[in-house]
Amino acid sequence: MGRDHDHEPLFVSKEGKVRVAYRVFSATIMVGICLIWLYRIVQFPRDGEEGRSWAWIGMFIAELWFGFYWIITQSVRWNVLYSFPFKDRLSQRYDQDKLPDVDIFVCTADPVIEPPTMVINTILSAMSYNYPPEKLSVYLSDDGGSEFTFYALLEASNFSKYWIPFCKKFNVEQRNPEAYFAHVINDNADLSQELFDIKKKYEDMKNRIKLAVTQGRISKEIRDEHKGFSEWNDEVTKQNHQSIVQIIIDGKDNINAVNKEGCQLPTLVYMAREKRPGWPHNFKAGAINALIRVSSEISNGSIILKLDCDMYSNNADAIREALCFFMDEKRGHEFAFVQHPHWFYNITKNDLYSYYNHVIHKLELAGISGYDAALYSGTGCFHRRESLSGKKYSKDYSGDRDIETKKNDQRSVHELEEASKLLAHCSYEKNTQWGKEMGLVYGCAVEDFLTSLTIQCRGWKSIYYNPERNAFLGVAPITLDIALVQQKRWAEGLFQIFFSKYCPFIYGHGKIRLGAQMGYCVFLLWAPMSLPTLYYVIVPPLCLLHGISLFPKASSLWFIPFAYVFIAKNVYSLFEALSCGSTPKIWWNSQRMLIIKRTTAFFFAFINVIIKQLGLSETTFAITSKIVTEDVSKRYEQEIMEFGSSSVMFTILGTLAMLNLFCLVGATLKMVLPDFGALENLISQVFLCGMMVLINLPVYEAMFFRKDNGCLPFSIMLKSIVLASLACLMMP
Ligand SMILES: O=c1ccn([C@@H]2O[C@H](COP(=O)(O)OP(=O)(O)O[C@H]3O[C@H](CO)[C@@H](O)[C@H](O)[C@H]3O)[C@@H](O)[C@H]2O)c(=O)[nH]1
Ligand SMILES: [Mn+2]
Repeated sequence: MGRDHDHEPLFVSKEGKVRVAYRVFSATIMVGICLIWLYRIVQFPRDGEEGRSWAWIGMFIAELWFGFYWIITQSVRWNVLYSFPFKDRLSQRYDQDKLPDVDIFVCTADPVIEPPTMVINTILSAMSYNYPPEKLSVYLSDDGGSEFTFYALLEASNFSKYWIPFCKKFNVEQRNPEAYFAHVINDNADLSQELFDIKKKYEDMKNRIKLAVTQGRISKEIRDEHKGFSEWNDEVTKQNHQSIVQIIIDGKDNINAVNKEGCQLPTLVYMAREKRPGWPHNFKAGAINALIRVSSEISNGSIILKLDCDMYSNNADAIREALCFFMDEKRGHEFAFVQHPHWFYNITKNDLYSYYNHVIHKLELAGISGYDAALYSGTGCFHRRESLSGKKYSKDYSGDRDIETKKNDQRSVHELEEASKLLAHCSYEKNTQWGKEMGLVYGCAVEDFLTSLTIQCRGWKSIYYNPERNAFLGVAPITLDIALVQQKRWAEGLFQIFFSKYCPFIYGHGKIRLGAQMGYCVFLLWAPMSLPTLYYVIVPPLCLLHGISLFPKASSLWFIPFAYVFIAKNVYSLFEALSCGSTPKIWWNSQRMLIIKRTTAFFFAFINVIIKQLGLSETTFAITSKIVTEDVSKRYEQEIMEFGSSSVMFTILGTLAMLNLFCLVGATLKMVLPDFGALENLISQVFLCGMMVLINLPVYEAMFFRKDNGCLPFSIMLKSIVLASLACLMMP
């Protein structure tokens, strides 16, 4: 490991390109914002304008709020840093046997909405990394406690004996079989026969799993083949079962754990932690903590990769790249984790629901990394095991010397399984630091951000890495309903952190940099941003309808800051999106989603946090569904927004859309009346209202013109019209 002659770092970090120009530009916006605030103060409505002055105060509060949030969002644009590893240097400097053991955790929670075939595709992609298999262990945590998932994993372990050598022989880039077979172009004569064979094996396996699932039982022949099935008897349910740990492939076994070419296979373990009624299981965080303990017994890899069951590995070299950060001689020991962005493979061309959010993933998250405080976001993240054990970072620390390798462990598979089961008992964590100081932190639906903050406050640094070839790809929701439920859970969990003792400004004070504290708040404050947004899409249109002006006249000098801030901010936002790889259409969709999210999901999240603060409800976790019907996915391909359900969120959405339409049309008609406010006074409101109408075009379409199953239900249309009309009439 020629330390002395290798001075070249294993990674470099580079500043974002337009830093200085951006700082100047953002200063001009700040001036504009201050002038807007000043306008609200000096131009306060005179006495006798009762209704107008209340609306005015609201505008002022909303603008203060928008302004402060804008200041917060500057933190992640101020200091953008991109990092690049050199995996060839790593290979030159470290022999195979000097590389650390790596444990990969995959978690699943429900065999119906997270189909076993999808889960094992993720597992197979993780098993076939370009990494010494004897140093690799893959763990599946099954919170669904399902024998179908277990069966699928057994099938995957068999299939891996063919799949891994196939991938390595043909240097397959895409190691998720489903994705590979869907896209493979066969231009290699050598490949033909083997491709045919392996594809057939895969299809057969898939059919066997499908058959078992549709029959709703595992046949006797299959059950007899593996002793593991004996764990499932009539009493086992998802919420009530003993702990199950099965080492399906024991990587230390050089005789049985080999693929068809005689090469070693990685270790493969199935775990369903014990669940008992009355014992909180702490959702994903609980599952990961159980895995941390179980894996420490079996393989104890010093690096842990965490994956959701729907997020597969898309780059066989990702482990080596991540190691460049951890093993860099100068700075590597400082890093607790390396987070990759969440990219998705099922995004349509114009990213209808704004999941492939380029600005968040290419800019904002890299922006926080600029303060050495990249956010851990649950999946696609490599962790240093030590940083999850509650240990504080200290300057003297110089790598994972203390991690005990399990290579020479002489215990049998059975002994290991029995020892591990104890660690997965639901009472194991009682009176321990698990969920507080150790492992992932409990009590929040976004355990990832919270854990990330606590790790950084213990002195560790973290890094964000977005490689050219995406390292991981997941599944994004494909209906608005599912998307909004997910966004609500996030916004709620995030805001809950802000409200708790973990508020970054307090908890992080003196421990992480101010930029990082603000960077966290860009996300933690999603939920309260719903209030000024709702105000802005309700009050100015209503005032417009009644001829009440809330903005300066177009001919006034005060008009300039408003126009400047609005135009400059939006033009810049478009420019930013384009420079991150978006198209104008994607940007437009993202603006629509932003309004939709803020006025519905984030608003409910806000309300829920307040209710929780009052002690009226507890943390829940609605698992995001990963399945849809053919009908729905066809519309998704065509980028037709999917409503279809009568969620209250849609009532709000519909009401706001109708309200803006009524106000715009009403005001336009009234413009001809002599005593109505002049267009010059109302131009800003006409513009705002017009923008809302444009943004909401798909909503009107779903309400009035579409006949498919994804349209807005009649009841929602009715409620929206009634509510919007009432609002228009109620205002004096
Ligand atoms: O009780 C539970 C609930 C969930 N999960 C697993 O957690 C993962 C994430 O759940 P999902 O329903 O897909 O939530 P998402 O909103 O897609 O998850 C995002 O947001 C979470 C925080 O809210 C992060 O933990 C995730 O990594 C991130 O992908 C999935 O693999 C689930 O199987 C469990 O293991 N046990
Ligand atoms: Mn998910």
